[in-house]
Amino acid sequence: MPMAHPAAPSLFDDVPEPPRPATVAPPVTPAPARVEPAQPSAPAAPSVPGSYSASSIEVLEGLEPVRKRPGMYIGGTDERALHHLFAEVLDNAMDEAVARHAKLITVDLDAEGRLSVRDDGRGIPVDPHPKHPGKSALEVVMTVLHSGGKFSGKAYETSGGLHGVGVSVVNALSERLDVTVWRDGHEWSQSFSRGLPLGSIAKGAPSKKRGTLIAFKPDEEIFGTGAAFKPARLFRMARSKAYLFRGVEIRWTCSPERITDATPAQAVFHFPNGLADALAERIGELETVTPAFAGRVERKGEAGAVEWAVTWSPIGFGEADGFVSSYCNTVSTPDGGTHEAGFRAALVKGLKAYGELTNEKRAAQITAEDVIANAGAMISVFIRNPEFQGQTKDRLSSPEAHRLVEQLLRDPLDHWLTESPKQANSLLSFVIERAEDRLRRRKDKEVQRASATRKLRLPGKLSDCTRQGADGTELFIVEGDSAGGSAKQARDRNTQAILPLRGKILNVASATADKLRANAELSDLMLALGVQAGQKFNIDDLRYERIVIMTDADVDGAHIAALLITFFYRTMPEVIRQGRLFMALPPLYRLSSGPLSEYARDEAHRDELMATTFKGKKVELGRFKGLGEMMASQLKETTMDPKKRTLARVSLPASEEEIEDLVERLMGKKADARFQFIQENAQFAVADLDV
Ligand SMILES: Nc1ncnc2c1ncn2[C@@H]1O[C@H](COP(=O)(O)OP(=O)(O)OP(=O)(O)O)[C@@H](O)[C@H]1O
Ligand SMILES: [Mg+2]
Ligand SMILES: [Mg+2]
Repeated sequence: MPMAHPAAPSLFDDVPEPPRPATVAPPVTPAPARVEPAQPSAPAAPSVPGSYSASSIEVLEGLEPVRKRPGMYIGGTDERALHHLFAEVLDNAMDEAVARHAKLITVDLDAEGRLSVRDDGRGIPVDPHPKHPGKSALEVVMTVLHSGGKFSGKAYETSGGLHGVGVSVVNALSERLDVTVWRDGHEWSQSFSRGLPLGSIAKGAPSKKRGTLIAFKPDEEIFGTGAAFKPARLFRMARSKAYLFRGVEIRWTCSPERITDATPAQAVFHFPNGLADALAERIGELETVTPAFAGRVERKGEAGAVEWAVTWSPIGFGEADGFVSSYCNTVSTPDGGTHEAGFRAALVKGLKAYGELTNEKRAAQITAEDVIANAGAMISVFIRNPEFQGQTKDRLSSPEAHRLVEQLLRDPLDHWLTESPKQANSLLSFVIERAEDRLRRRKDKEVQRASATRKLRLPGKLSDCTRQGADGTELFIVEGDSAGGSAKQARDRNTQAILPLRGKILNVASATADKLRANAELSDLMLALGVQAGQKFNIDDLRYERIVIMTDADVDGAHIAALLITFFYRTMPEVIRQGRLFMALPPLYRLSSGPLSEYARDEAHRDELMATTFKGKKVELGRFKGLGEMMASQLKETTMDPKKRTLARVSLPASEEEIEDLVERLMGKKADARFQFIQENAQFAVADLDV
């Protein structure tokens, strides 16, 4: 923790200390060892600088530990920690309100960044404290850790305060803090700086008022130069407090000079419908599955109450699918805890019971997660002696809260569900859908895991798509590495995978099975496809929905395409039969005239365009020598983008003889004959467009 004056800790000592040697610790030592004169009875420990002995063990007095280690009390020295100071002071005022002693709390941030919180409660006691002679209770509360009126439950029934630490910590970390108390017929005041009283308590003019005013400015030595309260954050904190107790009105004012955003300079918070109002405000216009389920129940005969408001949104709540805001004794618990757990348990049990009642068997599979995932929920409990984790109270750990919430919610929930079957049923089916989603996702995950192990064996040169599962995916088998590079840039990563094949692949028609297996290009192709050849071939293993052969529109390209088609026909004809093998149809020509430009698949198409679109114009004609020559954007636009391209589906002729003829032609020794087939086939297939 950065402290600007490491040499000033003794400022906070409660008890006067014997004077210390001034020269012991050089100011640069981070934790100066305090060396007291050796006691006659103690063994004389030599205190060589840097040695570790009894003299190294310090005992921090009074509020000194707070300044030395603020993290322990307010969770750090950042902006969140800074605003926690406000929470502490506001919590105390709120405790007075919840105990029905205060009705009005005012919060003000002035131009100098000084924050004031005032309530009209009983006022911090000002009479001399029996155990601290010469000090008022007020001074004790402000300067002694673990002093307070909330330990026994006599002065407060259910309070957010419980450690007796909060306001003394605020005092320790404030450059200046002024307390004014109105009680016992007078005004009283005392001021402090960095936790030390600047004088003793002063009795002021007679007054009939009641209450406490705490005005303070956080210490820049602790929070850093320029650290200041953010009006927007204070505003939100004050407003959310008011939602938590209907019996309080909180008035907010802020010096306009401090405001840099849309935060109002003045506002009054009073919410007679409590959390129901808060939830309504939070969800705004959002469409919900049911009207909010909200209410408040008090425990009979004992202190303890639960208030809640919850609804469900099919599209989530803004940035999150769901949210749960929870509070205990008006203290916000962002990390949840036992009250939240009880709330979930109540909801899931209630819904399951309702499912049983209405004979909806699928309700048995719902979990708390399904119920809460798309819920917007607020839950506030009031209990005696709450247990929190740490002074910032981010998480509630009282086991009692779990039971209390679960018990008190049971009847109202049953009522709410049975009273309006229509909304109960829509909620139940909504939650069942979540459960089924979850189960499906789990299954998908298992499949994914299985394919992930297979993925380890994918060929290195495959640029796979990111989508899991075959649905909607395509493998482009591309001729050559340079075309592969353009294709990689032109693809939709999500659904399109690219596998470049180097050079000529083996002529499969004449190769033996062993030779096939040994061919690196083909075995890479098999790995990428995820299938095995021959008997073990299973179409369900195919990792892509479509396989697209993309070669140059020239003789070599045609040859490679022919070899690939033969390969598929020989090793996995099912792929062709099911219509999952395609040929890309990259253009051969680009025609342009001024801003006008078009691509032509072949000569005929080119001539057609010359006679129509470009008729009478001076045309610039370009011929693509290969895919690698096209810019990625051109390749995308003309050949790969599913919205714009044309693919030719490879299909088998109907009869045996024709198939034989096809293979014969594909394997034919004359390249020209093969090329002709491809062109014919391509043209034929255009009728079988797959756009
Ligand atoms: N606004 C107030 N009105 C009346 N009494 C107050 C007020 N603020 C503080 N006190 C008294 O001062 C005591 C100490 O307050 P402090 O915030 O240090 O501890 P706490 O509220 O008891 O516990 P926690 O450390 O959890 O906040 C309280 O217990 C209460 O008796
Ligand atoms: Mg407190
Ligand atoms: Mg205290």
